[in-house]
Amino acid sequence: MAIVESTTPENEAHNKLRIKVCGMKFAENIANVATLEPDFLGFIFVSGSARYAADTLDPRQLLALPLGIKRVGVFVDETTANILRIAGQYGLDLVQLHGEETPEQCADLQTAGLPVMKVFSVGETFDFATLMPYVSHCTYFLFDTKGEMRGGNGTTFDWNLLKAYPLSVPYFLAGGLDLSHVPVLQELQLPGLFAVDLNSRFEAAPGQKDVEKLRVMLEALRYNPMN
Ligand SMILES: O=C(O)c1ccccc1N[C@@H]1O[C@H](COP(=O)(O)O)[C@@H](O)[C@H]1O
Repeated sequence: MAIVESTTPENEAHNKLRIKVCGMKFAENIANVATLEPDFLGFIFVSGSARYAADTLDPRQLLALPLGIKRVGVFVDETTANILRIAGQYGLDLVQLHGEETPEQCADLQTAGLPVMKVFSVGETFDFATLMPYVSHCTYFLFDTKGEMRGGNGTTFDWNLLKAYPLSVPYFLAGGLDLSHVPVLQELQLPGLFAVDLNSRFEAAPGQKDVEKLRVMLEALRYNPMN
C-alpha cells in the first residue's frame, strides 16, 4: 500500500490511511499526542483494563480536542443505556464495541445517532460470514487479534486473511501494530483497510503513550515515496 495512494488532493482524502491512537487516559499525554494530529483517539471505558480512562479523565479534556480528531469510546459488553450516557458525557464521535455485542445493539446505537465500530477477533482462520448480520448496522469494522484479553494483547494475526475481505464496510486493523509493520502494510495493499490502530506497542506505561515513538510511526505511515 502506498500509504497515501493518490496524487490528487480529492482522491488523497479518500485513499489515505487513517490513524487511531488508542488507550489514552492522561490529560497531558493526550494533549501531546493530539499535536501529532491522529485521525482518531481512543479511550477505554472497560473497568478491568489498565487503560481505563474514566478514573483519570475529565470529560472537558476530551471536549477540548481539535475538531479534526474523532473521539472513540471503547466498550466491552456494556449496556446501550450506559454507552449512550458515557458518549454524551465525553462527546464521543464513535463507539468501538470490543465484546460479544449483537447486531441489534449496534442497530440501536446507530439509530440513536452514535456510529458503531464492531470488533471481530481473528484467530488462525476467519469466516467472513460472521460479519453479514452486522453490515447494515455498523459504520466500521475492526479486526483485532484473538488473545487472552479482550483487547490490548499486543499481538498480530495473519493479515493475509484480510486479502479476501469481500465487503464495502471500511475497517480498522488492530493488534500489536508497531513501526516494523509499515513495510508489510505497504506491501499487502489490503482491500477495505481504512485505518490502523496503535495501542500497547507505543506505551511507556499502560495508558501513557510514548510521543516520540508515535511521531516516528505516524511519519512512516504518512510518508508517500510517490510524492
Ligand atoms: O487496550 C485495552 O486495554 C483494551 C481493553 C479492552 C478492550 C479493548 C482494548 N484495546 C484495544 O485492543 C486493540 C489492540 O491493541 P494492541 O495493539 O494489541 O495493544 C486496540 O483496538 C485497542 O483499542
